[in-house]
Amino acid sequence: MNVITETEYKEENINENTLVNIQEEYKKTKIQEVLNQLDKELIGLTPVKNRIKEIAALLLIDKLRIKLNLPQANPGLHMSFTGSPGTGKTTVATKMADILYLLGYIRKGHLLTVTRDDLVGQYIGHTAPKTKEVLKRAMGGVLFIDEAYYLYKPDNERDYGSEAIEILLQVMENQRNDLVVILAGYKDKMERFYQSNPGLSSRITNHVDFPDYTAEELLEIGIMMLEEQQYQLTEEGKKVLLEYIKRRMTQPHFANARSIRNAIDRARMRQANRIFNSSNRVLTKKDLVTIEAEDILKSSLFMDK
Ligand SMILES: Nc1ncnc2c1ncn2[C@@H]1O[C@H](COP(=O)(O)OP(=O)(O)OP(=O)(O)O)[C@@H](O)[C@H]1O
Repeated sequence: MNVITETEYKEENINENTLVNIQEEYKKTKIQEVLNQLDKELIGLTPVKNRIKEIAALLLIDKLRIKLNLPQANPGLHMSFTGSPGTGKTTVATKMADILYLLGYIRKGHLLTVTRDDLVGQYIGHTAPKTKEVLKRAMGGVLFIDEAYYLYKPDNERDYGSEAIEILLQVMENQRNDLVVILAGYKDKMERFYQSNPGLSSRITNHVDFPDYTAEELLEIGIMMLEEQQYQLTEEGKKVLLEYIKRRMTQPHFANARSIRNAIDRARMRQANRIFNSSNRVLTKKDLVTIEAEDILKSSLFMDK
């Protein structure tokens, strides 16, 4: 039995007893580091993290199969990320781009995020050049199309979005070795979009659904965001932030973790203001890093009570 090493994948050396050291191959790719980062940087999202691990495992095995000259299904790598705004789709897409790059599926590994306005022109003749320019920039990486369903406007016969979809389809089919497309947006809207565009749907191999966060997960996310910026929330502050989150979740334009990031930014501003206005004394480091309950309670969400 011969164990195939890094360099010796010559056809004559391969027989059915050939061993591939999967651990070694895995280590070489450094994928584990990306998966660890994903685990560390993102609170919750267990089903998403598991899906990404599964996809990574499948892609690794496919690469090994190629090395052993085994037929490979080559299902294509285009993906669909569904979920509400602020549930981590863009963040996970960046990690997916890293994984695809480390495995050698894409040359450059960058992520280009676009929406309808980047692809579709307002006048006749403007859409094709716009879409092609974006595709050119995305080549060798991942093209992330946020709220992809806005590309398709069934009520408007003369909408240029369908022109962009046609070009996209061709590239997704013909240049799939050089570009991975991730279509993202709300789950129900994406499903309707796929029903109206079966050509696109059939080219998507992996669907990943991002659940909304619970209030407790959002609190954890908020605390982590503060810690990343060397701030600390008092125990009373944590209670108030949880209450803030519960109220914010019922408000219009709630965007999961993004709304929390915005709330944290405003709390930091109020903290700075509080310190500034009260200061004719010497400040300690603790003063500078502590966010108090009142920095959150001054939000307009608490004003009516
Ligand atoms: N699970 C999480 N843990 C920590 N931070 C998170 C988590 N999910 C999202 N975030 C943070 O929330 C912000 C929004 O996330 P992201 O942009 O990835 O969401 P999205 O689903 O792509 O939203 P949209 O589609 O509206 O752009 C980012 O700052 C990200 O770091």
